[in-house]
Amino acid sequence: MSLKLIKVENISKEYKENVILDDISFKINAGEICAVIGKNGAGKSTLFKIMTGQITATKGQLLYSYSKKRIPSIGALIERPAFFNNLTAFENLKYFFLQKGGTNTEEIVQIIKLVGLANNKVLFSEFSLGMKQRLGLALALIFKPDVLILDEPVNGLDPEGIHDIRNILLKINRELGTTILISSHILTELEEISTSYIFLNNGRLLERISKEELEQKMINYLKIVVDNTEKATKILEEHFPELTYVIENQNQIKITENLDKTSVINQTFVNHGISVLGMETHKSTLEDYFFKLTGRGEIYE
Ligand SMILES: Nc1ncnc2c1ncn2[C@@H]1O[C@H](COP(=O)(O)OP(=O)(O)OP(=O)(O)O)[C@@H](O)[C@H]1O
Repeated sequence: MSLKLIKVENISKEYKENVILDDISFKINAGEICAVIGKNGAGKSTLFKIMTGQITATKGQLLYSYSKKRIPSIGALIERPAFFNNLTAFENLKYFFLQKGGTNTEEIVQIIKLVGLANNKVLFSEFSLGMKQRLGLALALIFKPDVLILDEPVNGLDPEGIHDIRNILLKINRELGTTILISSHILTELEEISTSYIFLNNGRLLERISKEELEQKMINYLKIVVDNTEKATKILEEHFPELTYVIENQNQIKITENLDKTSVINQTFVNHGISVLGMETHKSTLEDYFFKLTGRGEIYE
């Protein structure tokens, strides 16, 4: 069973009369890469700032559990860190590492290699945006945290920069077991790496869902092409009475609900001597799903 690492319990945040986060609760397992998705102003950064202790919640509590011996360490990239213009990547990291109590500078070498800035003699003032983001990520990773919280780490990067950050995140998740919470408006990018999703809207949690559950929900319909529609529909009614279907044309059946049964339907048809000539699932995108969840369903239908 997966280890529950983070428990956010009934967190609310208010600024004066404004409710920014409203009774948010969810759990994160160790090793997850969880995407936090929401429109501008949904409350993503506020949630991350509470989780990293930068601000306090008005109500609710946050529990981090690891083992009885220690609580998990957290690294974060929430706002752009201020680096020294006249220092290289290594020199900048070394400064912050020593300042935060680090001693073995060999650890910096490992991290700087990981983000692809090793042996780089360029001063920070000459860095591209991609290099700056990679250095920011290196700073978040410098003490090899158990949990990494990243607020829009690929914002403004070109496709190559996005690709680089994605590979670094997958690598640290795989090799170091780092649990990652990440927000971004590039939903296709989040789809590439996430194992779970949290959808926020106007400070409320709309849904917390695993990648597998989401993939099932993103399948809109299943089309089955058979040699004998009449016989096939009889079998559907007999074996799958809960299914809703329509006959699309002479030999095509469209199923729009209970779409997790693709392989068992196929097998049942074959067992009853029906030739399945084709099966096609139609899948919506994460963006379609997000629009539907936040009330722009016409695009999803
Ligand atoms: N210190 C503050 N005082 C008052 N209101 C604030 C403060 N910080 C954030 N807010 C408000 O809280 C709301 C949520 O902001 P937040 O930055 O958490 O959203 P977000 O989902 O990260 O948005 P974006 O995608 O634009 O980064 C916004 O309406 C913002 O104006």
